[in-house]
Amino acid sequence: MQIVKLKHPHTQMEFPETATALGFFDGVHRGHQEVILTAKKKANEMQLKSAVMTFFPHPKEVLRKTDKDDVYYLSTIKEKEKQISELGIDYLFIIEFDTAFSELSPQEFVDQYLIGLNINHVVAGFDYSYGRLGKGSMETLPFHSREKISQTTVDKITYEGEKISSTEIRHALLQGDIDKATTYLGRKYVIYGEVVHGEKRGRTIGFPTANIAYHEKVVIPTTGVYAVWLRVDKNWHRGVCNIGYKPTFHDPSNEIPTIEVHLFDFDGNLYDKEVSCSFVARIRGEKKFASVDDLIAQISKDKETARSLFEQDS
Ligand SMILES: Cc1cc2nc3c(=O)[nH]c(=O)nc-3n(C[C@H](O)[C@H](O)[C@H](O)COP(=O)(O)O)c2cc1C
Ligand SMILES: Nc1ncnc2c1ncn2[C@@H]1O[C@H](COP(=O)(O)OP(=O)(O)O)[C@@H](O)[C@H]1O
Repeated sequence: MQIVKLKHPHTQMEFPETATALGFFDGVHRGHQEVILTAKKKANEMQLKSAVMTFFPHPKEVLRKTDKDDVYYLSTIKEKEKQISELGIDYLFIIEFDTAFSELSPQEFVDQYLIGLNINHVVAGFDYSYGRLGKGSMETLPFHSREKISQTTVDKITYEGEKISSTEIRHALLQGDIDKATTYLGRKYVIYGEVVHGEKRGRTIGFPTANIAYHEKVVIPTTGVYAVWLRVDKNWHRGVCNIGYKPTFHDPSNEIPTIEVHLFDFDGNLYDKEVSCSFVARIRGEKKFASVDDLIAQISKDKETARSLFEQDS
């Protein structure tokens, strides 16, 4: 997949004709996969190259007015690139979403970014919008493109009557509903990061934990204990993960939560490694224990619970 990063105003470049999926695609969930794979199918039928056009950062992040509008992502741009590439797409256009770009009229967007990049067919979800204040839609596209661009609109993808959306997945993770997040994503939720040094207490209580430094703008599942797979050097290991503030040892604080994973059947050094932590199930909430021995006993139980959860997980 060729990645093309464009900043407004972009200089004209030559591209082959494409069938292009348009969207923000945070998390590349099941609804997004449907849109992207429809573009791939259309490209095959029409003998075009397949492409995805996405935007970064999130429009809400650029147009935000207060800290309350902070945007947390299901995937960083690097992960999104990988997730889209795995769907077998030829080109990924990443448009830098800044104020200048946000002020383009729907007509200017279509002229400069759709016709301008040689897009022959557009695929988007039923509620896709483009141009200043999102005034352009799939209904107005034939008008703005002077019917030069054909289009496929993908209907709402639902699960048990609810629209699959990045917002619902964010809520599910913040409520610890891993099953729902997994179903809506069509894969397990993964957090990427580097193993960093913690307080070095884990090894003294018999449960060394790899502390993961994660991207500050990604969605972190609610605090608690989880069964997880950790990918280290291309191998996946089973483990138990704690997300939280370790109340047994610390007073409540406003710090960001730590994510730490104790691996079954592993003995070695993980510091500085790039790892992926893939969430299987939530086991319980984080608690303040009266003694370290009580915490140790509980972690042993958590390991047993996790083992039985892995038996149901392929
Ligand atoms: C499976 C698991 C469950 C945990 N549950 C709790 C908990 O409920 N309460 C708590 O205070 N700490 C909990 N912890 C965090 C431990 O307190 C922490 O791993 C230990 O203090 C070591 O921290 P360190 O890696 O920074 O040295 C848990 C850790 C693991 C691996
Ligand atoms: N089974 C294991 N699971 C997780 N980390 C392990 C394991 N065995 C060894 N380690 C190593 O031990 C480190 C964690 O030990 P710990 O005492 O908890 O230190 P820290 O507080 O720095 O995380 C990990 O970063 C890793 O390098």
